[in-house]
Amino acid sequence: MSFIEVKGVYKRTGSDFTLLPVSFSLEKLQKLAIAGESGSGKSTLVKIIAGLAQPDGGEVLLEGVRVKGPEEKLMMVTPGIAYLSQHFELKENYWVEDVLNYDNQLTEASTRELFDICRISHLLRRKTHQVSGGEKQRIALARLLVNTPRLLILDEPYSNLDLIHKGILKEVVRDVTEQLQTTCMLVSHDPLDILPWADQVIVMKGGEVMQQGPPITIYRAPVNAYVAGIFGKYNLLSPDLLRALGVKATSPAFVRPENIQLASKGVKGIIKTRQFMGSTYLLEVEVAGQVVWACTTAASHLPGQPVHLKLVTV
Ligand SMILES: Nc1ncnc2c1ncn2[C@@H]1O[C@H](COP(=O)(O)OP(=O)(O)OP(=O)(O)O)[C@@H](O)[C@H]1O
Repeated sequence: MSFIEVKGVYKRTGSDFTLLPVSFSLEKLQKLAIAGESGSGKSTLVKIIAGLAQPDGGEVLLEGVRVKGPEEKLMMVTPGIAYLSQHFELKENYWVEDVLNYDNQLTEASTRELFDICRISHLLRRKTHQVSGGEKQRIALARLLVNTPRLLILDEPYSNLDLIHKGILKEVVRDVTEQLQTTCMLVSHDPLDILPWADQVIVMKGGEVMQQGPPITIYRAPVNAYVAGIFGKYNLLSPDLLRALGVKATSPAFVRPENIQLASKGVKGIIKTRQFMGSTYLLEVEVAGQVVWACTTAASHLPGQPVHLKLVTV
């Protein structure tokens, strides 16, 4: 028996969207990220898993026990599952400490540990309107965690945060998983949230699971251009170009820009554009009428210059 089993859940929401049957399982402490464009059905799926939306069919089991939908229970909450939405609410003008201690069953020591993990111990003596958006979100998260959920679902938690608060929340999420032993699911659009964090990734489009697998497979071997594009720039190289780059190929293949680098000899091209990306430059290179995205760390390569390309594994 897996920790979570999602068995063929589907749902029609509105007149023109249907979440098609989704099935997967997740082991305890495995980290699952759900990615996909806006409107692809990510929230619909995680709300069904959280017991906050009623599926039209299929079922979700948490440690073998079926998660009831809202039409089957009196309270919205599902024991053992916490869901933090990007639209979370924290009542205005309350002491943070009071919000957190309401219905808190934890010991004093565990409470202190939780507040430290959530980086909110310094905020307890403030009112809820005297904290920033990022701090509010960590308070809302701690509020959910006082109920010691076994599964935490974070629905686009990073979407409204600046890089500093995003970094803090990422550390909090890591510590919640490791120190509180909470299994976590994350909904996000951003490859930088997903790739370094997840053990498993599900990519959705139009209510359908496009691909499911470990981040490295999804990133390096996407099943189609949509999945490739969700995780950043990509090349779809023709068999001819692949062969010129030294790869035996009979069909086109997806290759990331960092796998194509400049060399002293190899396939010839002309740099069309150059973008500074921070740690590298992204080059748009025209090769026999095709656009190829390549990477370099050298600042000396400028548009208009001829270059040679080689394929590398990174
Ligand atoms: N309660 C609802 N009633 C009617 N339609 C809904 C409802 N909830 C979602 N939808 C529709 O279902 C589709 C999927 O929405 P969902 O929120 O699951 O997508 P998403 O991938 O999470 O999008 P986003 O990234 O923008 O949050 C959308 O077309 C949305 O308009």
